[in-house]
Amino acid sequence: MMPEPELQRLYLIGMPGAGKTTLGRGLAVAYELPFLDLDEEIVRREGRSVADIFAAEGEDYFREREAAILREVQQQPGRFVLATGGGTPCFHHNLEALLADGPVLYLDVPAPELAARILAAAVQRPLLAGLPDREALISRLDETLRHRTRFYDRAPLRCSAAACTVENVRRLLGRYLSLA
Ligand SMILES: Nc1ncnc2c1ncn2[C@@H]1O[C@H](COP(=O)(O)OP(=O)(O)OP(=O)(O)O)[C@@H](O)[C@H]1O
Ligand SMILES: O=C(O)C1=C[C@@H](O)[C@@H](O)[C@H](O)C1
Ligand SMILES: [Mg+2]
Repeated sequence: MMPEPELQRLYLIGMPGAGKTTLGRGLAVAYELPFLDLDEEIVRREGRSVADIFAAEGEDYFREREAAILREVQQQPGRFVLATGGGTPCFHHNLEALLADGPVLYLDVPAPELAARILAAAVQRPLLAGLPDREALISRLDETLRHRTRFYDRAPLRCSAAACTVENVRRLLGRYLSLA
């Protein structure tokens, strides 16, 4: 049997709370690759939090910086696992830039499960701020998912909620890379 081609770059996409950072870190350990998180890259270069960028400059500015920093990261040499921001694939042709550079994995998690995780984690999220209760959060997530599905669905690899484990994704990627 031919050896499986080595994974060079892996991109994780999905809604806020889908588990991109958690799974991305696990996969990076398993493949012995550096782990990068696009939101963290933006925060580092801007010297302020995502919430502060949204509050001070608005979403359009954030999306421009996100697209530019994604391309800067991609121009660096080397292998990595990158967790994108929740909206990354939906703006400025970022999805095409991701698809052209490595396998893209979509973490498909339904809105009620996203809401449960988001409420448990209590992280500040500008696009989900100010929602009165769990039901309002679920409907906002559902609505966002409906808009984003046409982007997320173009990922060649997908895992669903509880099945998004390092072991499952390694199997999926193994098959994908050996067919590439
Ligand atoms: N497979 C899983 N099952 C249950 N909970 C999970 C799973 N993966 C991650 N979580 C939890 O859900 C929350 C969100 O996970 P994580 O931060 O990895 O998501 P994310 O997609 O990176 O979200 P963000 O939009 O904040 O970047 C965390 O509290 C994490 O512990
Ligand atoms: O879903 C989104 O649009 C976002 C998700 C986060 O990862 C951040 O990139 C930002 O809060 C926007
Ligand atoms: Mg994350």
